[in-house]
Amino acid sequence: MSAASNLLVRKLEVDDFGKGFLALLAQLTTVGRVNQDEFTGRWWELNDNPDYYIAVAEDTSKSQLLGTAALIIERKFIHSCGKVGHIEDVVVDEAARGHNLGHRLIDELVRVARQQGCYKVILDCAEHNIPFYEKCGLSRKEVQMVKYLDR
Ligand SMILES: CC(=O)SCCNC(=O)CCNC(=O)[C@H](O)C(C)(C)COP(=O)(O)OP(=O)(O)OC[C@H]1O[C@@H](n2cnc3c(N)ncnc32)[C@H](O)[C@@H]1OP(=O)(O)O
Repeated sequence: MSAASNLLVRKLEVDDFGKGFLALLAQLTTVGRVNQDEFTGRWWELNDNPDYYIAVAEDTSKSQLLGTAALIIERKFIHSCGKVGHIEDVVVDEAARGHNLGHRLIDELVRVARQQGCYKVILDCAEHNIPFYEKCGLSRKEVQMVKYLDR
């Protein structure tokens, strides 16, 4: 697949349920069962929250999403009540990888984080994705730790 000529990078819209948003996320991790009403409810929660911005890349000639990445803004007391942008859930459709879409999505999140007054953006990733994020201008720092919580 070549790079889509009609590519639009924009904010997630409520009708993106029908444009393959969840199928895209399923290429990243387990999505589980999410019906249209559940998607719509969550979309309204996030859309009303200025600390969430989900970017998508759409091939407008096919009304099909080819990539997504999320920015969550953390409001802190330190750094003079500063804000930190957390980048999460970055994925490009397998058939569309290698055409700079991932880079464009990260650039869009960095633009929004800067506009919202964040003093840095951070993320956790696998070792094999380090070169990609370095190409996007990020650099390696510290380690990730996790504790899974049984429900
Ligand atoms: C915070 C998180 O969500 S981490 C999870 C990241 N997501 C995944 O692992 C899901 C599966 N992988 C993917 O969806 C994609 O491979 C992504 C998102 C990692 C990269 O998206 P792509 O659109 O293929 O990357 P893109 O084409 O924008 O690459 C930008 C640059 O990084 C380089 N690059 C991309 N992936 C890699 C890699 N694995 N190793 C080395 N270089 C890489 C590209 O060659 C390109 O370099 P160039 O500017 O010199 O040409």
